[in-house]
Amino acid sequence: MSHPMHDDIQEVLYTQEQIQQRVRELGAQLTEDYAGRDLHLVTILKGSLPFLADLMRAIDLPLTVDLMGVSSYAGIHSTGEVRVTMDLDETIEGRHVVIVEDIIDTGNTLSYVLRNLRQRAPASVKIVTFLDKPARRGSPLEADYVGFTIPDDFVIGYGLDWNQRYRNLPYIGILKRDVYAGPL
Ligand SMILES: O=P(O)(O)OC[C@H]1O[C@H](OP(=O)(O)OP(=O)(O)O)[C@H](O)[C@@H]1O
Ligand code: HPA
Repeated sequence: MSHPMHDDIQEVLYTQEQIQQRVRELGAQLTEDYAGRDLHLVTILKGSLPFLADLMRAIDLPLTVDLMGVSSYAGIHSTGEVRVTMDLDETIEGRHVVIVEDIIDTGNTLSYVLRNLRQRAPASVKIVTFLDKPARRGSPLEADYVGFTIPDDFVIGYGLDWNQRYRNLPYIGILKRDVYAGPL
């Protein structure tokens, strides 16, 4: 029997297996690059939670994790106004920070987060994003580690939402236009 949640998907972009494979590769790369350093993962809630959970277990190093709540989307639109809903628990001063993001789209969220974190004097800051959608970038912003580069479609699943829903889809899919555009 089909399920309404899956019926809202136009196309599956990455299956659960493809996601797991790519996350393992990213974890191996970070393990190599951060060997000998204390790695501190700063995760941007809420969309990045599944990615964090998988990525941290793919990194074979001692590491620490903190969470920062940041939100700026209403439906499929970036409001351009970035809201901090929860601050970090620990100081990042003098630490080697890797920001863990699910997607970079316009770049508004991460530009804000980078400015915010750099003021706290970390030893270094790098970015890992599972998805990169360069077509909509407002200002130049590049991640140091990218899972997949995707076309200009609104995607959901593996943490990514539309109006807080679909985060629990185990794959990444393109949301059908009529779900968010409504009846014409
Ligand atoms: O590059 P941008 O255009 O800023 O888009 C990327 C951001 O948008 C989403 O967050 P959202 O504001 O939807 O919050 P959420 O993670 O809680 O869903 C996503 O998780 C990224 O943080
Ligand atoms: O394509 C997207 N899907 C879900 N959330 C997002 N936030 C920015 N872009 C997206």
